[in-house]
Amino acid sequence: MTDLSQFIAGLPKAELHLHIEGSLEPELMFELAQRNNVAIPYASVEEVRAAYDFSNLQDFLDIYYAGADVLRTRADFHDLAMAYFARAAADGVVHAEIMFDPQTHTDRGIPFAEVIEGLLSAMAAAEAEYGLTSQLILSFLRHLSEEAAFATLAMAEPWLDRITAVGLDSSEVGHPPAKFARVFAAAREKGLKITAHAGEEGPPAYVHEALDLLGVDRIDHGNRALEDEALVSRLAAEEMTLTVCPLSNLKLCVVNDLADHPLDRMLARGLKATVNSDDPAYFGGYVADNYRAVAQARGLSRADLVTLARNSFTGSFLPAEAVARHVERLEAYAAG
Ligand SMILES: Nc1ncnc2[nH]cnc12
Ligand SMILES: [Zn+2]
Repeated sequence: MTDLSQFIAGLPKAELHLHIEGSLEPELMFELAQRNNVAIPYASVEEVRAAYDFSNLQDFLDIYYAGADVLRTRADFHDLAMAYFARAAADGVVHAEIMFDPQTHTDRGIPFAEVIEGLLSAMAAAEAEYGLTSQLILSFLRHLSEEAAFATLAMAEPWLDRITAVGLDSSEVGHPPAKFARVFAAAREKGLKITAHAGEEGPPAYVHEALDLLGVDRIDHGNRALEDEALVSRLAAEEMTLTVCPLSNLKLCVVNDLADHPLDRMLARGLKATVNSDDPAYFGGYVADNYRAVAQARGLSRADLVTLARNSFTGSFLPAEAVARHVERLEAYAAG
């Protein structure tokens, strides 16, 4: 390992943009297919990996939703999340805010309780085993209706004390934040934090809507905000955290080359950017790989990497005392 690679692995960091279903590695997909007697359209792990060649978000989503079909029981969700936490801990992640897509499962007849109880038991186990804390973000699928999102929020009612935030993901273009303004207002009323994917493929107007109509506490991706100068100034002034995902951006053709990735321009414009893995099993790397790839492609300094890690704590949904504790440890690490 190079010095920089080692520095990145040891850098204490939070991961704020991770779809737990997107951490399903092909090996586990095969294991769960066998365990649950589910047919999958691949003959080998190599064949699965070869299928992960996407030209846009929808290409990926079609394969990602199909892959999730092997997840059937509480034990499956537990094993899925534990595999992620082990990788994250090895990457220096000390806190993770993980998204899950209940509708991907409840629409297949998997009870909400099976999904969330499996995830919650893994979260407790990860804290015991690795000292890694985590929080849950319930994400609504934006290609489905407002009514379906309301039904999902209602299903979550018995677990609301164990859910930190709601999010908005899936096919962005054609499904603007405005479609879900009332659901997010209801979620906020229930004390939940708010995040939403915006400006990944969708226009800057969707980022404006996420701010104005959803009242987001942070923005997932936000790349296309850079096309709107006034919006950039507003995001900077509001110290809005952006959960940026470099390898995802490359695999989904949001950028053509990592050498063109806007991460350092975001920092230079005063934006609170963070680095995250999104769907690491599909995009070729976990969070430290994302730091490494973008650091190399854009020539980031150690100071930039520390800023990104600091932003991951200040942009988290942790209470202020916990943020201060994490930042203090980070500064001590940075000082060597
Ligand atoms: N990058 C992404 N954008 C939108 N929806 C997603 N679901 C999982 N990953 C996603
Ligand atoms: Zn995402």
